[in-house]
Amino acid sequence: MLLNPLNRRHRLRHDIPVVPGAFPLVGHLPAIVCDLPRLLRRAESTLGSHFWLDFGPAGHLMTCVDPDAFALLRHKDVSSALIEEIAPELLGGTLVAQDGGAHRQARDAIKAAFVPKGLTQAGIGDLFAPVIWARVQAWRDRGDVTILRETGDLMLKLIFSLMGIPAQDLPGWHRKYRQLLQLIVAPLVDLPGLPLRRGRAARDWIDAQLRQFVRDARAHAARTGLINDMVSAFDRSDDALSDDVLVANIRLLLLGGHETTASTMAWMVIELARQPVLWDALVEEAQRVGAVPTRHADLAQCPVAEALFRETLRLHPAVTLLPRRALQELQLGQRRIPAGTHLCIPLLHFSTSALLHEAPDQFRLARWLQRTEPIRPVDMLQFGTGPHVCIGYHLVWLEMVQFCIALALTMHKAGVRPRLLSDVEKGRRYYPTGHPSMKVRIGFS
Ligand code: HEM
Repeated sequence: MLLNPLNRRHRLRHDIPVVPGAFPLVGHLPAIVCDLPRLLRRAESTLGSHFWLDFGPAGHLMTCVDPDAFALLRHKDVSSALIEEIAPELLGGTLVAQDGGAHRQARDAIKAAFVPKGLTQAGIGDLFAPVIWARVQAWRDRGDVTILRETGDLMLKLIFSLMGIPAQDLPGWHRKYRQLLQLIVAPLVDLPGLPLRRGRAARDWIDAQLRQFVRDARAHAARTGLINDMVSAFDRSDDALSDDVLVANIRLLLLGGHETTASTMAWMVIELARQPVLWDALVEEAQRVGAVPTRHADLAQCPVAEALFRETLRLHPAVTLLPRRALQELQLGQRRIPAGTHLCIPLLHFSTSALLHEAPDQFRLARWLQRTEPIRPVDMLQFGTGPHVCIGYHLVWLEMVQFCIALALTMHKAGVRPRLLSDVEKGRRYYPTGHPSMKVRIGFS
């Protein structure tokens, strides 16, 4: 594991152990980025359920692997403002980093478009289906693809069409977003060619484009698309929100709707390629339904595709950690946590915890197909919970099922199936988002 062998000293902060092995400046980030599951397991087995991790420029976060920590996301004395301090350039002024009334005001301007009714009324399923068909047919014709690059471009195209933005230079946007994400882990050294400088330039480029989209939306108010709805909702609200806030939240939606979903979709294809029984079950379902569903009400006809989406995300959560700050002293498991403590809630750990799942490391569609009770917050913890629970959950569900069915119908008709052409363990990442290596290739033969 990428830990500093010279740092073995046992240290305590507020009576809670600090994980040894931090490097100067970057702390435990190399191990967090490349080997988070092992780092968390090792820390739990040697130090117990509460320990400090050093996030380099973002400082120390008290990490708790006791499943009780998940409830902190609903706790009234826990704040999201720490997110803005960790990534001011990327997430400053966005709703994900706000609490209380300010958060509600911004969320209310957006959320209606993302619930099943809003998605159906706006015809999002009909908008997405042809884009997804075209992409999987291109994969069939090409015979093999670099999967994360492809799903990244596809997701960007979908989110752009949802927002009502003309889709130009998608690979360029994809590149800018990857550079932007680096702002979360970039050391605070602002020199040409280094991640901080590149990330800031990417953010300025993205914001300039978004400002233009907002101006266009105001000039052509009759157009449809989420940006138009957001601009009208923001302009209508009593406490008018500034364009900076609007642009920051559009940037958040594009980012939230792109990186995470691209990673989940890529993992889904990887799992289908390495487990032929999954592919066979999906093909059988796709042939039975015969067409890509376009409305939420139709998703119930695709339980295998839904189970694939849920189980892929359980084993490969795209958002692995959530930062928070304790506003008051809190009880967490067996410990009192002082007010002001910076907290890390390790979604990834709970997602594969034996306390919450039977045989947690096994990919089992049956855990979803055979369940009789409704989905609980803990079953979709990869989307968070509480006031900040992911706005995009229903959208992701729709697009993942559409994608699975389109892929299975297209490839089966051509007499081919996905095959893994690379080592997937090499180069996978866990932070700032979890994703497979950019180099993983999938063949269709
Ligand atoms: C597999 C895909 C996705 C995953 C795993 C995911 C995960 C999450 C998580 C864990 C949070 C909670 C953050 C927190 O509590 O601090 C969140 C929030 C959010 N997500 Fe997603 N997300 C996904 C897709 C999307 C999509 C498609 C969109 C929109 C197009 C989106 C938009 C948002 C927004 C706006 C928030 C902030 C909500 C708030 O603060 O009230 N996400 N997401």
